[in-house]
Amino acid sequence: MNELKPLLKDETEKLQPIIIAGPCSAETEEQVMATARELAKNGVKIFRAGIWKPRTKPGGFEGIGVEGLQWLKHVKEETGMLTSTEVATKQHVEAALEAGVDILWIGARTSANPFAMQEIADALKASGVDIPVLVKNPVNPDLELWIGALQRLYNAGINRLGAIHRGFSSYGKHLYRNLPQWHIPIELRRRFPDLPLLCDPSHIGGKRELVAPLSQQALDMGFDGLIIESHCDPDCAWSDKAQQVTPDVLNFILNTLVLRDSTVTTESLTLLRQQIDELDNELLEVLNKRMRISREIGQYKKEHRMPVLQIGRHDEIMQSRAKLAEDMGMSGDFMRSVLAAIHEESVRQQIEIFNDRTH
Ligand SMILES: C=C(O[C@@H]1C=C(C(=O)O)C=C[C@H]1O)C(=O)O
Repeated sequence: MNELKPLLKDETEKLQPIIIAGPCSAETEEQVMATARELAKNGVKIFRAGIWKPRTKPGGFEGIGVEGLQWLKHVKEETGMLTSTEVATKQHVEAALEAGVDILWIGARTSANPFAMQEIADALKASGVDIPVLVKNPVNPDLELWIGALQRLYNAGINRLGAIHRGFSSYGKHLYRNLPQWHIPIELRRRFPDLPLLCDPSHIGGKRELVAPLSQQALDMGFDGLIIESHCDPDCAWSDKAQQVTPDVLNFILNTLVLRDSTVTTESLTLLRQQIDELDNELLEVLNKRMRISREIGQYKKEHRMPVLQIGRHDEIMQSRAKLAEDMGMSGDFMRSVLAAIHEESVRQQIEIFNDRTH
């Protein structure tokens, strides 16, 4: 994917960040038009609405189907906004292109399925159109699968591509509906710096209150845009009501976001970065000292036929350090993951001592 073209051709490209907004699902022509009019009035240039909805369980609203495509046409004619929708099959692609939809996106359940991705890529190639396609991350945290989905489209001649980070499914209840696992989109950015990266705070958060902080976090990390669910009457939405905001609330959120300028020079950061370099060296020294002690402990355990793993000690360390970290204003989870990594290496080094016949 080394010859990507700009995602959008017209002047909307200059509007940084790229904002795509609209309801989770197109429900009725009235709901679509009412939402679109308000969004357009507030300056939104790209409208989204789901026409076909892949639902986790049967029985929910599965989308209005092709009928809704005419409403998108109407949105475009009346407001001048570009329109976008999700496609998951060859038939969806054909119907959306036929109706003049401007931007397509691939959902998280579809990007996780290479057969579906290939079918969509083939349908796009056969159509010969030059349309921007955004690919949401697969539901599972698999960067290679995400890249694979993008590559299938690129190989089919689609070079106006973008990626959407919508978080990753996990078992159990969490603050987020889908865990952000920011390191995954950040790694995608590192591997493909020219690939536009959008964030979908509605699906990550799953709650209205999380849309603003997640949007800001995404911009702070250099994302190029946001795709946000907005509905004229969110409490009555037929799908995802908890995470949709009214166009006015969306407007408020967008106006309070602090935009980051990635073109500013980093000279003033040099001194601060030197300090970070020094601190990282100190961290390495301290870690190395800790490992030396751990190897001594390993030697003792070997001589006294004790097992390497000492769960009680490990738990005590985790708890006390996580508490200390929290007292210092760091996240306890962060400290626990650092300690888990240190512990793994410490155990590995002790096992090395156990297996070393020369000691
Ligand atoms: C260092 C030890 O061995 C292991 C490694 C630990 C660590 O690195 O903190 C803690 C407990 C053990 O599972 C120990 O027993 O103290």
